[in-house]
Amino acid sequence: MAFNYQRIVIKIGSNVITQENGLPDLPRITHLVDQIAAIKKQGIEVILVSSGAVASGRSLITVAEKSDAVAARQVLASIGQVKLINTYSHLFEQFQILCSQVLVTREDFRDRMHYLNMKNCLEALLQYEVIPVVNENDVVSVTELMFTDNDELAGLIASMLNANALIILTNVDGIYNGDPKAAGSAVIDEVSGNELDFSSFVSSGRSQFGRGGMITKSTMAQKTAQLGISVHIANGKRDQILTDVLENQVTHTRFIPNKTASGKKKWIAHSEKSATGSVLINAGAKAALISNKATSLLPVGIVGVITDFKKGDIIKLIDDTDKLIGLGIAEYGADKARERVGQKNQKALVHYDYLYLQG
Ligand SMILES: Nc1ncnc2c1ncn2[C@@H]1O[C@H](COP(=O)(O)OP(=O)(O)O)[C@@H](O)[C@H]1O
Ligand SMILES: N[C@@H](CCC(=O)OP(=O)(O)O)C(=O)O
Repeated sequence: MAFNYQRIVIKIGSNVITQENGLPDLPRITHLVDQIAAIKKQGIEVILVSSGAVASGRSLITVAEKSDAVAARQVLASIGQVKLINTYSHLFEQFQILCSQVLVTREDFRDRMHYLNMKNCLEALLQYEVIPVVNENDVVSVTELMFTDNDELAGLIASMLNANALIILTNVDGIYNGDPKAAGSAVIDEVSGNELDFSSFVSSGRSQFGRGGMITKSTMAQKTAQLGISVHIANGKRDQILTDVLENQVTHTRFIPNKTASGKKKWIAHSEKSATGSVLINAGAKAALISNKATSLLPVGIVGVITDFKKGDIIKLIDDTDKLIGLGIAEYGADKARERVGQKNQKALVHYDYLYLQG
């Protein structure tokens, strides 16, 4: 393998597994499952984020989508998800692989208990060699509760599980530097950093059954790569696409992961909503942190733990006026932090490299 990944999240867009007439494309799903099984057999952990519930529902029932679009989507997804997961379950079974269904909402990433429950469950499923098949819970995710699309969901799952890579399969070869159908347009092979403004060449148009479009994919990919996760956007309609992407043998767009601490800091800056715990810091710690010196948050500057967290979680640093001073990744959990509150010569709770201070 050209890329030496241990854990990958694969996102399959609705269009990849849906024929033009709206019916599920069973041969395509079968071919993708064959590849995922082969990847898994090599010892790589795979989490699948699959769209397609609504499209599958359309193949089973006709609903009046115009009169109540929300109810129609709920009905289609509720019916279609059963068919989708049954198809995956049956296909993975041929390889003696178990898959599981994980349906989530945006709220699950905001609520600390939900977030931790979901993370723990996914980690446990991976330990049991199961392939989690994740989709948005379209029955309860309505209007403002919805993810922008499943690309956003896949990015959040990849970050939560600290995956090495996220592979997004769509119905074009990658991100083009213009209209994908225009003669002069070409696929952008690599994107590094987060300076590129996609809105100048990516149109807001979506494919027939897609939701977010390429702009949300690009922005999410950039953010995810800043966390140190490689993001590949490739054409899921092409045969052998997953194996070819992993061998780096096919034209597609790759977002180069940012491995530097500053990249991590930028990502932390966007993560206030994912912050699970919080600690109260004293005036001395606040002064030290906002000084120009590179300072980590030490237990001596912590007054108390406000809300619990685990090692690796993003936590909020709050001052005595309830102001958010910064965000950072906890080096250890809330229990240890409590034991060390106010103590000198203890390991930093948040290392400077993983600390983002509010401007
Ligand atoms: N510059 C661009 N490069 C690639 N695709 C683009 C670009 N601008 C717009 N698109 C559109 O984005 C679509 C893919 O996004 P989307 O419809 O959300 O797919 P999916 O269902 O896979 O999530 C493509 O089919 C294409 O029509
Ligand atoms: N949860 C929806 C998918 C919505 C969605 O984001 O679709 P897509 O843009 O194809 O990834 C479904 O399963 O139909």
